[in-house]
Amino acid sequence: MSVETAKILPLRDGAGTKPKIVAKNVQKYFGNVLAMEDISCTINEREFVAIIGPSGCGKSTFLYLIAGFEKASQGELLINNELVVGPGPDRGVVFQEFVLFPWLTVLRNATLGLDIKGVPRQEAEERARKWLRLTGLSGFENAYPSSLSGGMKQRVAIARALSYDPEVLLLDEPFGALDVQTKNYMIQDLQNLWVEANRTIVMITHSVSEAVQLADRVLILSSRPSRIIADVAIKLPHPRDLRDPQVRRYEDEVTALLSAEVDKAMKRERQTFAGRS
Ligand SMILES: Nc1ncnc2c1ncn2[C@@H]1O[C@H](COP(=O)(O)OP(=O)(O)OP(=O)(O)O)[C@@H](O)[C@H]1O
Repeated sequence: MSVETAKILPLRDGAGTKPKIVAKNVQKYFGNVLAMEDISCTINEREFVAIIGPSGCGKSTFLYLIAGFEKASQGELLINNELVVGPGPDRGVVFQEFVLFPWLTVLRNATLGLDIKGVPRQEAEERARKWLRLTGLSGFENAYPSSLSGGMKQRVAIARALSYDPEVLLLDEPFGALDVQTKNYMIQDLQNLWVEANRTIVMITHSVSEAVQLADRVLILSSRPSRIIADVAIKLPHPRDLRDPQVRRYEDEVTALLSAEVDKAMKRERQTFAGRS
């Protein structure tokens, strides 16, 4: 996003109190492997929630359950008080790998969901152009993905998800494939973009600093089979700077909670490995 765009954005008015996503005792098995033991939580409308946890604990599985790509083995997942039975236009998903079609221009990639939905060409382009502008891609509408940097490709993927006008934006490690510098720019951008988008956002991340910079709440998952072991509210205004001592205090708090869990997961893994050899 350009500096100019960032400046004119209004301040975010905070999360609402109406539940948007509700998980009730969600359990997930893959075959006979229990990936998720018992997840219950409520994510309110316009909240930005980050989900963090040891590797392989079930973060993506939880996101895919919300997206409707996976079905819960037990329990219920509700959006707007309705049971999730599959993917829907009310949810937009952005993956770690920039899923763009190389033979389509930036604009065509951004309008793809709208084209499938049957939105008239002109309206689809207007909607996509708005989000391309807000993600700093004005002037690149006719470029092809091969000519874009990783950060720009991810912006196209975010613009495409937002053009669809979803109520919920699901981000699966959106900065995972980016270099540190680009990632830092994207985090700043996302803080501003979120003000404009005013959507409920759920983001999976491995990075504590990303989580505390962006989220209203950080849900920390246990090692597999996952449970929520902590729900940390980050009560600081946006945009947040990692050098701010208050942000650092939250970073330390989440890191301490997560480290204990990662230690447990590592010990368990070593014991399993020792038992096999
Ligand atoms: N489709 C599947 N079939 C079988 N097992 C699966 C499937 N998807 C996930 N799993 C298993 O469920 C567990 C949770 O996986 P998931 O990818 O959700 O974890 P994660 O926390 O997102 O991992 P990472 O931090 O490495 O990205 C893992 O043990 C994984 O191997």
